[in-house]
Amino acid sequence: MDFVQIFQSILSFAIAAFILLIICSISISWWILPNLAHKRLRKNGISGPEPRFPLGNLNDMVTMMKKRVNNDDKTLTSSSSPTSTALVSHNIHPVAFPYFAQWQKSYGKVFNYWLGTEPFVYIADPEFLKKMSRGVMGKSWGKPNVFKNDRKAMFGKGLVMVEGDDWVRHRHIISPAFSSTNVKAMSSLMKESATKMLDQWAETIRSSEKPEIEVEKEIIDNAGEIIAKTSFGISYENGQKVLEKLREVQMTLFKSNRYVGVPFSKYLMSPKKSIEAKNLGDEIDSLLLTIIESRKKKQLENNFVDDQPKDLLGMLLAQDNNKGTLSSRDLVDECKTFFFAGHETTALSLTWSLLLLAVHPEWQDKLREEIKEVVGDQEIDPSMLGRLRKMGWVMNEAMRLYSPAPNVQRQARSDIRVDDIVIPTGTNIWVDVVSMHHDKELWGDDVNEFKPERFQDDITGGCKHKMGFLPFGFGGRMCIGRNLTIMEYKIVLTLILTRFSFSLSPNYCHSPAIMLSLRPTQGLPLVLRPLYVEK
Ligand code: HEM
Repeated sequence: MDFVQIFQSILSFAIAAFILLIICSISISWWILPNLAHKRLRKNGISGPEPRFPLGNLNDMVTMMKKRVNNDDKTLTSSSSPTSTALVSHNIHPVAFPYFAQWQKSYGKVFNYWLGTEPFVYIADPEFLKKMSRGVMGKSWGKPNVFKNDRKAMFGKGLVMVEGDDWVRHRHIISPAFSSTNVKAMSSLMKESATKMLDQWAETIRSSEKPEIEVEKEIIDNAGEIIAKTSFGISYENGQKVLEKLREVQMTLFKSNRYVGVPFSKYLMSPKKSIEAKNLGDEIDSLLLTIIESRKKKQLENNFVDDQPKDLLGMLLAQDNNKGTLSSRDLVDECKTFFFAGHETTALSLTWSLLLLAVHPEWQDKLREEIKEVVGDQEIDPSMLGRLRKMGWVMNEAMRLYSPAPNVQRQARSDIRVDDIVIPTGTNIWVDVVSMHHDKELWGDDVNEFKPERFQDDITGGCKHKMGFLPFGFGGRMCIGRNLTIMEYKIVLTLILTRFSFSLSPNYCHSPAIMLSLRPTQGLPLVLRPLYVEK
């Protein structure tokens, strides 16, 4: 055997060993380790549907979803007029999550299921959630790596995704920017954008024969504009471009067919869309970086005199930070996070409220009366919002029935003990908020009825368990933007209710489904009538 042959044999052996090593590590990390975790959960008493490699339970989920859609097609869409309350059923859990509703029947409110090669513990029991959260500090909860990767273009390492000591630092620095004084300073931006939208509605109604408007899209666009203005400003150089690109990235992710949890699925199922989203994400990062760097430069030139615009970015830059500072890269991710965590959720709380008010005109009247008492002929301002109490009940009830954030996810970064059960490190956790918000055992027999008055004397709406109502999450990681949202909700809804009365269009099809968040899949067409003659 000459030297070349020996070298070739060694090389072939090395390549074969390398391939074997890759196969072994893939099997260990994708199958053996998760499988061991699954077995451990089972031994601990958390059972669930049998997973199959590499899709886990995804196939069952898709099948049950298809079956549900077919059934709906025969029932919901055959109605000639869905405008009556009877035809708009709020019992949405089996519609939005048919698989969870089905599995609950077999395995109870806590069980184990798999997204691809990722094991999840499903929780719809607030007592279990309470016990589980008790010993876990906000900083000890992780966010599932699988979602971090999937939504990288949207959140990067922003507050929603960051963990551990980094999360503590980010939350500490960002919280003051959301103080009520700062948030109040943003109210005029909200009024300005909402008034522009309503002027257009009035114009559309005036100039067309059919006074019908598809309000879901309008409200989402409006909320996008508001959040971009309040986060990083869009009247400055590149601001508008960032807003357009952020919308594009959302649409791209939204349209791509993603089997989250299945190895390489992003690139196998929708390679083009995944690459498009990544490229858009890079473009947004570089545009935001230019905005941030130019604001920092100006700040330096002005010797740190507080001349920053009064948006969230301005407040983070102007802060006297004995708490520490965020790097430009961190700020890029936070601006994206505010946009994605803040605009669709707020828009959906408004959209679902409009649906509920359209089928309950008596509540439109009650809210108009309240607005008349509190706001009168003046312009609405933040000091009045606390007195719009009934509107607060309606907001809570809408978020109970149609929670814009339908679930909360975690990943255990250490073993978590709940009574005799141990949830092993690395297990993902899926808290089904929609299920808890629609649980008869927690809310009573009228659980699926629209009754805002249940929030009259109780901030958890009479729910039998404090952790059964979680529209803004729970514990230390509760939503940082809730003051901002409540203000935007009350301002926009007040402006709508003072200008229009509305009912559901006969073209409306009630079909709530999860598309990242809980949305009316066929939009929300409303028939609007101006309450006074617009000049
Ligand atoms: C109706 C409107 C909103 C709803 C329903 C909502 C819901 C939630 C929920 C459920 C969480 C907890 C997520 C978790 O624990 O994993 C959360 C966290 C968060 N929200 Fe909101 N949100 C809304 C509006 C906003 C707005 C307007 C902003 C910002 C401008 C915002 C920014 C955030 C951020 C940054 C977090 C992460 C907090 C942390 O982990 O420390 N949200 N939100």
